[in-house]
Amino acid sequence: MTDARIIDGKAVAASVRDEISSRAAGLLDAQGIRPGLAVVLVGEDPASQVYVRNKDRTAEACGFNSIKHTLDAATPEADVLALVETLNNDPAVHGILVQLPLPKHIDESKVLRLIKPEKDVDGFHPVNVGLLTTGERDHALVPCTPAGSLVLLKRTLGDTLSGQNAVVVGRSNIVGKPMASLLLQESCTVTVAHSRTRDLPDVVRAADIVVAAVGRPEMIRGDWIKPGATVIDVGINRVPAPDLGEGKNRLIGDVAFDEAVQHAGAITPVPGGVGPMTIAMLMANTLTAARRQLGLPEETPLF
Ligand SMILES: NC(=O)C1=CN([C@@H]2O[C@H](COP(=O)(O)OP(=O)(O)OC[C@H]3O[C@@H](n4cnc5c(N)ncnc54)[C@H](OP(=O)(O)O)[C@@H]3O)[C@@H](O)[C@H]2O)C=CC1
Ligand SMILES: Nc1nc(=O)c2c([nH]1)NC[C@@H]1CN(c3ccc(C(=O)N[C@@H](CCC(=O)O)C(=O)O)cc3)C=[N+]21
Repeated sequence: MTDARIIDGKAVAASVRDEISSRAAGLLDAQGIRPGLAVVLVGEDPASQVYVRNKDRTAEACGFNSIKHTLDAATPEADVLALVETLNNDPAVHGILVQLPLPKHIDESKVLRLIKPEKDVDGFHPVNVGLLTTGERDHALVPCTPAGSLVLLKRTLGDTLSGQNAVVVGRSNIVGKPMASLLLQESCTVTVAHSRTRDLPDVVRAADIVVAAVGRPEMIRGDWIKPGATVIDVGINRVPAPDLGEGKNRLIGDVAFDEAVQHAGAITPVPGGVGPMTIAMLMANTLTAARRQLGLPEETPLF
């Protein structure tokens, strides 16, 4: 079989960012307002610092105001809640993202529930989760990683998702569950697999579409992939790469890429697949949030 088509997440993300930049320029012209994104980082997890810097840079590049709040790892929960409340009440802030995971002494769901749903650009608030699962996606803010994954699927497969067997491996609130909701809404036949799933290889073998969000490097093997299937690898795993030099790391996905590429019809790489899309969709959500807060009409959805 010929090798799979490689889905270029970097290129699609660049086109989404261009579209959002031009829409933001339009908003600035018409209303004199820039979308405002506030990112809250508690603690000094190096991977989180990289993502947060990336979000900050991309927001600036799209013509947004970006405000970064970096708090000490030992910050009391009450102080984090107070910051969220301040951002909720700041009319220049249209989107709030609290980087996860939070330190253990902070109740994650308490923080997420406090974010105003209309500023919840991660789409993690129960109001947005509810809108997504009841099929009112167009009134919700949809989690960025699943939204970005769906954009890649639609750009790859066109309007042919209906009726396809989709298997989502992973059931987190951030990726697996919202991904399953989106695919169900697209009329896929959706299976959600997790650590208690029996015969996972056979479950995956039935899939026309595989979304891997497990957090286990290269767990999904090539011979699990149905010939011609589309594979979206959400996993971001930092593993030691002594071949690059002492103490060096590299990023790899949850799918054994070199094997899967020989079976799949199309596959996302890591890096350069879903990751850049996540950040692009965060910009899209922030612009959507800003327009809604200003009472402006919805623009054409990106997916
Ligand atoms: N590209 C991007 O933008 C993003 C990438 N990620 C990456 O995606 C991956 C998943 O993230 P996230 O959803 O937050 O992770 P979580 O750890 O929250 O969830 C992992 C899921 O995988 C399941 N799982 C674990 N081991 C197995 C196994 N052996 N077989 C089958 N299922 C298993 C777990 O099952 P159970 O529920 O039973 O424990 C769980 O549902 C990570 O690599 C993360 O870094 C995450 C967010 C954004
Ligand atoms: N509240 C919250 N929202 C999130 O969306 C969120 C979060 N917390 N916590 C952590 C995860 C992870 N995540 C990524 C974003 C971008 C890349 C990304 O840009 N990846 C690049 C590579 C980046 C690199 O080189 O490190 C790529 O895959 O090509 C990866 C992962 C968002 N997350």
